[in-house]
Amino acid sequence: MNITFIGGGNMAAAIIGGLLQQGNSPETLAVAEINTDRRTQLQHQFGINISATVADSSVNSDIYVLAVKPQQLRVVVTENATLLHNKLVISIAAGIRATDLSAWLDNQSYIIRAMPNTPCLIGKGVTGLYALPGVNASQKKQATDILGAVGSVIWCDDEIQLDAVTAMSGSGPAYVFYLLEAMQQAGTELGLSAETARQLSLETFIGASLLAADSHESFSTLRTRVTSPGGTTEQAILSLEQDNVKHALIDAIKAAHRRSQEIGHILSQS
Ligand SMILES: NC(=O)C1=CN([C@@H]2O[C@H](COP(=O)(O)OP(=O)(O)OC[C@H]3O[C@@H](n4cnc5c(N)ncnc54)[C@H](O)[C@@H]3O)[C@@H](O)[C@H]2O)C=CC1
Ligand SMILES: O=C(O)[C@@H]1CCC=N1
Repeated sequence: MNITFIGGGNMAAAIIGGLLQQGNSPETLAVAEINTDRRTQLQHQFGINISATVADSSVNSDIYVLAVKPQQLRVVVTENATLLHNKLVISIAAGIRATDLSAWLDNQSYIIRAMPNTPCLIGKGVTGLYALPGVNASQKKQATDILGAVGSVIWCDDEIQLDAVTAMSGSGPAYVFYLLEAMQQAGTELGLSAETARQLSLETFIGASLLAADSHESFSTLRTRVTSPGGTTEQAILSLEQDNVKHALIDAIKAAHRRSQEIGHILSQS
């Protein structure tokens, strides 16, 4: 199966890296990338087929992965409508609805919307997937294989859920990095070196995440186990509760969710 990526930025490179690591042959992969410097980088990094446009590509693909910014997607799709006709089209763009993509492609039914995240770069991503009803089982398996090359995949029954996936796991790595920044800063303010504070923050996140993944208990039960009555954690949690941090985080994810819906709405009208 030949796969062409349209847009060769961060996310495309992460998925291509995973596919190559899984043993896909470089000849089966192609990228259409508008930026000359980026094309040179991709050529050096992967040795796959690179062209400026899809029309210039020497590879005849069965599957196209749309990996440009949401604002660029409609133009890219309509410019390439003939080439994309009756091919499996997988879009990773935030917000853009599969139904709109289908409409831009003359009501084509083979459309899958995917929402990966940046840990795909190290094979630890998670991707939410949604397929239009016309997508068949073997095409769904192809999408599972492509995104499964860089992490785990979760299929959604309803496209509306993709906005929640975007707000949670698509944008989610940024929330984790934000918390890591705060922990590291606290460490340095308490007299640790930046390097030690970085290591303590990181290893605490990794250790706690692996512990939670290994456990059947709720996150709050695991938290309670750290929180000795009259101890140190209790004071930290009290301070977090007083500052309404949990609600601030929930509000933040809801803001990302609203933006995902908004992008879909605005770009549907434009
Ligand atoms: N960065 C992230 O964490 C995530 C991003 N996404 C989605 O993935 C998509 C790509 O995001 P990134 O890789 O981060 O962006 P990026 O900016 O790194 O990559 C986009 C690439 O598309 C190229 N491009 C623009 N117009 C083009 C055209 N007409 N033909 C060919 N190439 C063209 C650009 O030169 C650029 O290299 C976006 O739609 C975003 O919503 C999805 C999940 C996570
Ligand atoms: O911020 C964004 O719009 C993209 C989608 C999810 C992560 N990054």
